[in-house]
Amino acid sequence: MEIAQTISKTLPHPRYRLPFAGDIVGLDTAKPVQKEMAMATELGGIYERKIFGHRLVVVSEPELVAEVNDEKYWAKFLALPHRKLRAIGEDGLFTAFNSEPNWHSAHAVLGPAFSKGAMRGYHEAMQESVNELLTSWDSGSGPVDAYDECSKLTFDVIGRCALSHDFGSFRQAVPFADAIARVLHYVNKSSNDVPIIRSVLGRRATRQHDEDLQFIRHTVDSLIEQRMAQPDSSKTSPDLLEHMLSTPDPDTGDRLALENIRNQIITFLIAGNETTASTIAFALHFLSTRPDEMQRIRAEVDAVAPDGTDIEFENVPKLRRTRHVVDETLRLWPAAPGYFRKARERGATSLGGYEVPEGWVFVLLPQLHRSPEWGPEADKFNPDRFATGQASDTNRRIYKPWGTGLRACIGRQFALHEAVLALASIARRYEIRADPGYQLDVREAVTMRPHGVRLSVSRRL
Ligand code: HEM
Repeated sequence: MEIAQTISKTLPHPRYRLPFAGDIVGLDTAKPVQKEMAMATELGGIYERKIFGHRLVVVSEPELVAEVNDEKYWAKFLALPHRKLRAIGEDGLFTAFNSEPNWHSAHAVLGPAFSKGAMRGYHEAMQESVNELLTSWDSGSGPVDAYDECSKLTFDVIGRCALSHDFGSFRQAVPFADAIARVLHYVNKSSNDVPIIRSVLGRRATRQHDEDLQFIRHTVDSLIEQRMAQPDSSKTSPDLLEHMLSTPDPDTGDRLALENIRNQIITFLIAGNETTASTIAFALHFLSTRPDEMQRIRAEVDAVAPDGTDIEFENVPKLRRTRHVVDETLRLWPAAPGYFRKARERGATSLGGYEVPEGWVFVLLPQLHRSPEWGPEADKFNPDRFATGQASDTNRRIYKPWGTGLRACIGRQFALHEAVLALASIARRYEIRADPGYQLDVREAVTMRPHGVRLSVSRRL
């Protein structure tokens, strides 16, 4: 690590800092990430924000992000939002501590189940869920809400691929999905760094949260018990549950504990559902305003799967333009808007010539993804960036929607396969029109998502 020659003690911070409350003036609790983006534009690629003594150092300058991504000196940090999520995901991969032995075992066991090749085993289940979305849109009348529909799709996909369970989100209300959405909402509200906002949730919401958590755990435990009582040997490709039950840790030879398997399944539902749903919904928003892009996607899917036939597993990687649309969507609106890194050495550290007193920072992805290295029109949707060399090796360091290092997203190939398959299938089947005059409204919870994207869909095939 390069030690800065001169260390300035004072990190840039917002104007109008108050003696006790800190940088509370102009705080936006509804859209905090978008507020950070505005602050980063004003204050630069590293700055601090302090509220009631809670300090957050925000980094988005490419050189500094590259420095904190260096696994030799920095590692993932479980900050307040993660620790709140840990109440749900416990020692599941996403919320496990770096030093936790269960992380190492689960990472080793699950790595192969999330490899690119392993997607062959989930393709049919993904296709089945996409077909249910198409059938539901065929029989519907009036516009569809992009995020709600994508969320049903991604929930069903995880149900099928992780548990071989059909939640049937397009046919019925799913109390289990509602419980997951509620616990995430609760965690999001309670991990706010303004103590007053944290404490307004009240006892009723806390009681509901506890009941929801119990219900979620009980449901997943029952599905695991059923599987153990009746192993599914008829399937040629195992689902994620089967994989975890039958695969020993290659280093120790031990199987994952049942409680840990439950936590992994809940983690997939937390980490893999909203993120993928938001990404597909953002992409649909962009496509609905860009008939030229829609046409290019149709042309490529028609070439690999003529006459409206199902898209085969082997053909998904050939859908290059669709993939570039997904990549560019994740550049502009990375569903997980950032990640936390902490210096491996305890205590204060230095970064960019500043002292970082607590030794940890937040990487603000949508700002990194708009850094000047992306060119003068970094705010514009342009999938060509990924078709030309612009997103090649040099730019890998300014494109991090999947996080970084050892703790980067294990579900990346899964999400990409699902998103490309869904978008290509939808683009081929429908003319899609956005509401005239709609302006993108990005809402923030645990993830970033497009709000109010109402699409008129009419069949073209
Ligand atoms: C577009 C969709 C997705 C995006 C943008 C995304 C993004 C991310 C990011 C940024 C991280 C790193 C977080 C950190 O460092 O704190 C992460 C980790 C993780 N993601 Fe994803 N993710 C997506 C889909 C999925 C899916 C589909 C799954 C599983 C089915 C999944 C499972 C996980 C898990 C288990 C981790 C923790 C990995 C570890 O620490 O070992 N994600 N994801």
